[in-house]
Amino acid sequence: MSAINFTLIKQDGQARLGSLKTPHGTIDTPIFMPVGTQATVKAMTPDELKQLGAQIILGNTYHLYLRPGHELIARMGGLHEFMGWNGPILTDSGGFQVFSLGELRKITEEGVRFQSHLDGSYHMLTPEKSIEVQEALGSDIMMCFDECPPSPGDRAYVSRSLEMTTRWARRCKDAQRRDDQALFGIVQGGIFEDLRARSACELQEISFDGYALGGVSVGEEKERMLDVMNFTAPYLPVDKPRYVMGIGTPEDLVEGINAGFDMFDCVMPTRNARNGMLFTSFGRVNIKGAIYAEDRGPIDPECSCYVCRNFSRAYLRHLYRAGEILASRLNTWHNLNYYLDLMSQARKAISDGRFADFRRDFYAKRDKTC
Ligand SMILES: CNc1nc2cc3c(=O)[nH]c(N)nc3c(CCN)c2[nH]1
Ligand SMILES: [Zn+2]
Repeated sequence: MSAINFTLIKQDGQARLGSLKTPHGTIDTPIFMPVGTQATVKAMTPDELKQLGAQIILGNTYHLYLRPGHELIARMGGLHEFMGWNGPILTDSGGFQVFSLGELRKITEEGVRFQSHLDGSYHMLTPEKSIEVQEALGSDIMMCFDECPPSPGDRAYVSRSLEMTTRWARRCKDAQRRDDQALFGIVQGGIFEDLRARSACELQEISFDGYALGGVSVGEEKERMLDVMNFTAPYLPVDKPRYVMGIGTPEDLVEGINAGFDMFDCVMPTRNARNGMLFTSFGRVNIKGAIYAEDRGPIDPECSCYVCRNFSRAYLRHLYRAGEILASRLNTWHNLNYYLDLMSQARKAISDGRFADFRRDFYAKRDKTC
């Protein structure tokens, strides 16, 4: 009996419209998951996330294990109660973050020994430890502890790495103690279709509640990433959720849906917002630009969000240049609204059987200054 239940409602080409029932609520797919690494989606309150239509957010095992500690969060009632978010939460397993943040890592069959990027203290993350932390956090969906091989990894290394990721996935499933959390396997295999197929097949032999595509958006060429998404999806079960990790730009999301994926997460809308890079229906707006100094218009004339209805580009440029906290908040609000609204439009298009038109119109509008 799984803690989640995925229903495939409709398919339009490879694009899928689905519904994912979790212990903390039901998610419409395709879905974008705002990243809340340290128990907060930066600059947004949980209530604002709900107003924006966020249905599920992402937390990070690596960060929360290091600070404030998973036992403290468990004593505070778990991650949902600790951060005041009562919707679904997916937690990443820490493997990727150890490599992108930890220092002096040493990887062995047992797990990964690393130094904390916070204070240099030594730690060991193993499949069992990752599951222990994610169970203490109480997320609705846990991710298996995996190795995301360096890109572009050589074939021999990537092959050995995926075999260890499969052995770690088996250990993660054996380490599960709670029955109210789902566990997703993570497909690795680099840019090699046969290795991706092997990884997908090995994980399905163990059987998971959903399957993620890992090892992409790690510096490879865009074309390579699109290829990997398109040739891996057919090896994944039709009746389980499919999640591409760390994706991506609005274009990547449209291509990921077109390839048959259901779930996406990326720091881009939130991180870029704090750097003044705003997403719009016609492309990107760098709000720092002098051309916006006296621009009375909204970020995006096609956007109906609170920010576009109430503030000018001139004002947002001023806030950013003045280093005001409100700059991060308003820019994040707009960017998240853009990503979440894009997903909502995509779901409607699939439901109406016109995803191909949606995808064509999406590109037709891009790169038009406004
Ligand atoms: C930004 N690009 C990116 N690629 C990823 C690959 C993995 C990956 O291969 N494994 C895991 N566990 N996480 C990944 C993440 C973090 C997702 N929040 C990635 N992010
Ligand atoms: Zn807006």
